[in-house]
Amino acid sequence: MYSTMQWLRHAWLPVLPLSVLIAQHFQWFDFSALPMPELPLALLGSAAALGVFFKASRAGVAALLVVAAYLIIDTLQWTRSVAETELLLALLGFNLAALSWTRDRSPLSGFGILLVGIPVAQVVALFSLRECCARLLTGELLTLADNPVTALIPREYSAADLLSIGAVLLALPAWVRRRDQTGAALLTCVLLLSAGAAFGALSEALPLFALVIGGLLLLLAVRTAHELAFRDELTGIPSRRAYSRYLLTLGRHFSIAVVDIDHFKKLNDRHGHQVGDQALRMVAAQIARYGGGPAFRYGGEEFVVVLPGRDRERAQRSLERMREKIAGYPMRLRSAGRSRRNDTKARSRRGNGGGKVIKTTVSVGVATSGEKARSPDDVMRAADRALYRAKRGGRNRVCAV
Ligand SMILES: Nc1nc2c(ncn2[C@@H]2O[C@H](COP(=O)(O)OP(=O)(O)OP(=O)(O)O)[C@@H](O)[C@H]2O)c(=O)[nH]1
Repeated sequence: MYSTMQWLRHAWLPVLPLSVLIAQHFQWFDFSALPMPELPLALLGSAAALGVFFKASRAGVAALLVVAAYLIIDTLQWTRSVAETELLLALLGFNLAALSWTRDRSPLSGFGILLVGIPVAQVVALFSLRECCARLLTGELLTLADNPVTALIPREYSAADLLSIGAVLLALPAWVRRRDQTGAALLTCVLLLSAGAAFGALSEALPLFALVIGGLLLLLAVRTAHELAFRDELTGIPSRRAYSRYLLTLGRHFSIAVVDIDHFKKLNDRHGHQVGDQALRMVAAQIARYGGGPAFRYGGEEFVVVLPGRDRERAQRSLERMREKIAGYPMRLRSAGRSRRNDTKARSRRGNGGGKVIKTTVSVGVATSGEKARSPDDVMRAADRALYRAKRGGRNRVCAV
């Protein structure tokens, strides 16, 4: 189930361009005063470069495509009419939507080159055909039937309008299916281009749109780099490096809990590493949800929860609740026995896990800052000692010092 917090993690993507456009509209800040021709290109170029560094083909190629469209329309002025400009921008929106269905690879791989090659071929075809098929490419394709709804739409559909609608219809399910940040950013870009085209503002305000999309893609690239550095890949929660950074922000009063999965080696041996990974993801999600403070994967099957400003009793209460939630969570195995062993026993286990339900428990040691332990390191050492007691005391329990 996709939690509200995960949805909110993407909320900054549409909010960012919207706030720029609102600021421009109400003239709170005049973006036309910025060094316009260079700034969008600088943002887009940086986003493309980061996309290459971080093997993020979707953000990198998207930035390159917007750069190309911007150069063709604004710098080189190759398009001869507003209709041609609109068609090129609609094609850009459609390509961004198609990009959101692909997976991230290196933009310098064969796949990345193909992703750039297809739009290049489209542009070459567009410019080669414009002499003979201008009306077909940019002209009216379909006149809307006369009814109250279509009366609100002031003009007939053109190829650009159809492409814009198609782009939104293509990008939306890609994001709903994957619900990832890059998909959300590409959908935002597509919506921006389509809305700009629908209000007839896109071709005149192209530098502003390029600036907003450039800023969005650059932030996406920086965010991707940040996630790579500070998020644990397997569980999706912040990593040990994020924990070290977080400690720098701590005040004087805090509790630290060390959470360790019980008999995890046995679980791995019995059901295979894939099931072990599934258990790690489940436990991480429960700790992040019920731990009562920021949760981090410290390493292996060990997690840390920091409870800033809490006294020991309150910390213990929320950790006790978290422990109960984990112990009661029925984990349905997706596939069992992916162990590397290939004997008959191991082979017979493979594929038998689907549907089987197992439960796992955690032991927790918690310590609070005070006279004896002032620094996070001291508190962590005390929490480790408490964890040792919890393990020795029979596991599946919370011990405090
Ligand atoms: N599947 C999987 N296993 C991991 C990962 N990281 C560490 N492990 C395994 O975690 C196990 C840790 O086992 P131990 O430290 O012996 O602890 P334990 O079996 O949980 O025993 P107790 O802590 O005493 O209850 C080892 O078998 C590691 O291989 C991981 O990312 N995925």
